[in-house]
Amino acid sequence: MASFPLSAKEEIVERFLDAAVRGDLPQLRMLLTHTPSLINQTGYSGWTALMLAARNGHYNVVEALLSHGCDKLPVNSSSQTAYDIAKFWGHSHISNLLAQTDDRCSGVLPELYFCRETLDRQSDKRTDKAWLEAQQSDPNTVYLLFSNINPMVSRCEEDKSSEVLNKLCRFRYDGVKDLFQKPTTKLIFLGVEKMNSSSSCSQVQEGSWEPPAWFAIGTDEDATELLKRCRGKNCFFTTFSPKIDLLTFSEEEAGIVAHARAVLVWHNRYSFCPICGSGTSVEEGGHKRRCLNLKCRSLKGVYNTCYPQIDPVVIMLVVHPDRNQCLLGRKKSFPVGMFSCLAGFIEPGEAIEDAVRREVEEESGVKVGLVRYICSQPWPMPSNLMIGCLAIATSTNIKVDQNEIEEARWFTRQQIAESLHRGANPALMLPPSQTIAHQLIRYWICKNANL
Ligand SMILES: NC(=O)C1=CN([C@@H]2O[C@H](COP(=O)(O)OP(=O)(O)OC[C@H]3O[C@@H](n4cnc5c(N)ncnc54)[C@H](OP(=O)(O)O)[C@@H]3O)[C@@H](O)[C@H]2O)C=CC1
Ligand SMILES: [Mg+2]
Ligand SMILES: [Mg+2]
Ligand SMILES: [Mg+2]
Ligand SMILES: [Zn+2]
Repeated sequence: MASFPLSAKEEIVERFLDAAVRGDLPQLRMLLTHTPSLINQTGYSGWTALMLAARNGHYNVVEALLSHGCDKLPVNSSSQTAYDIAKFWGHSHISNLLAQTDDRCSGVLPELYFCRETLDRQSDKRTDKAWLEAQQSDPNTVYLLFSNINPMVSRCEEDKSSEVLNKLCRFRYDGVKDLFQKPTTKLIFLGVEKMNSSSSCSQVQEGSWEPPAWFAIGTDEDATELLKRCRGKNCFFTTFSPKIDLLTFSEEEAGIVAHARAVLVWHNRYSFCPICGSGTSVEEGGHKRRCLNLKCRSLKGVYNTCYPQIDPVVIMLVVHPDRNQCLLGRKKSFPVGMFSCLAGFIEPGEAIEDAVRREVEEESGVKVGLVRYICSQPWPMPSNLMIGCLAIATSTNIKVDQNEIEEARWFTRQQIAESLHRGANPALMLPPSQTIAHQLIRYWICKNANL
């Protein structure tokens, strides 16, 4: 067979992978310093440097690659991760390292979508009426507009390849002040900007920099009228397809949307006092509703009806007793071929672990023993807190509750790894990376269920 000369790029990738095979740490470090993008490059049969170092028992190379943020998830053409390879070849010190490194730093568990706290909430300022009023008319204050609970956005035109499609429309006081006259308008204080590199340096040094405050405005004004405020810009309101629209913001804006939308949903649903039915006044920067009936019980003691409601939901990846398969289910409403983690609302008086066991048994008939909390995600559709767990099954027979899900199945690690790594696959489509369901599945593949 004729051999063709390697391109400059192929040559450097080959040198890098060869250094991983030989355990030549100085050479590997030198190449990485000059070309950091080498870190996850693949060579023959999809092998990465991490896999090659794991195969050959080079602990220090594996350690160095992980400290440079190397991705542990990729699988080679035999659907093996670096962890599988280390385990197969008996390098238990390396497989332990691959399973044990800190989840967040090693990229196994990234910051979840909707979780970034872009603004400093400054909750103590919610009761400072004078301060809030001063912020409202401040020319630097930022306002976001919601038609009921749907944010006004503009399409990102700059970068067509980016997943970020929507950008929140930002207004100044003059552009929205007329809306404050309407009694149905809700004004939510979201917080103030955190100091970052774009904050004016000279003002920060002088100590005169006042971080701009951000507010969300929820209004029932006609949407077409509201859009006229953007004067010809390509703006629109996200529709009632929140699962699509709300997953296309930047990480920074997604966290703001999660906060604002959940509070506005609560205002929309709790206009009157749930205890006595009287009218309520909105207080504390939109984070409290106080009953106007002075005799109402909600004014004494602890009353959660006065504060925004959050619904805790358990979401779990159930792992087969053989540790090599996991249980996924599909609702009728899912796109063809899509399977996800089982999930369910926590019931009153129920612990997280018991809710996991109950929901899994109700929906799939599978019994669960050990439950381990992994991570959580606010899910503003409308105002859930998703509590993500891994759970070990103690039985394997599936009997689906057709009212809740259409089908549940055990999938092998290989099937899952292929779907995660190679993308959409008609046989098994996993939920998008913004969801906690996706991240729990990814976590299991990387950690190999070392609970
Ligand atoms: N971020 C993610 O990765 C994922 C998020 N989710 C979210 O998790 C949530 C719960 O999952 P799901 O499987 O539907 O939950 P469940 O399995 O608990 O089933 C939901 C049904 O239970 C009833 N129900 C019981 N208690 C409540 C309650 N407190 N609030 C609302 N309904 C209740 C409702 O029945 P009825 O309608 O008959 O009244 C509802 O349709 C959903 O909002 C879903 O969007 C789910 C999977 C992935
Ligand atoms: Mg259920
Ligand atoms: Mg469910
Ligand atoms: Mg339920
Ligand atoms: Zn009341």
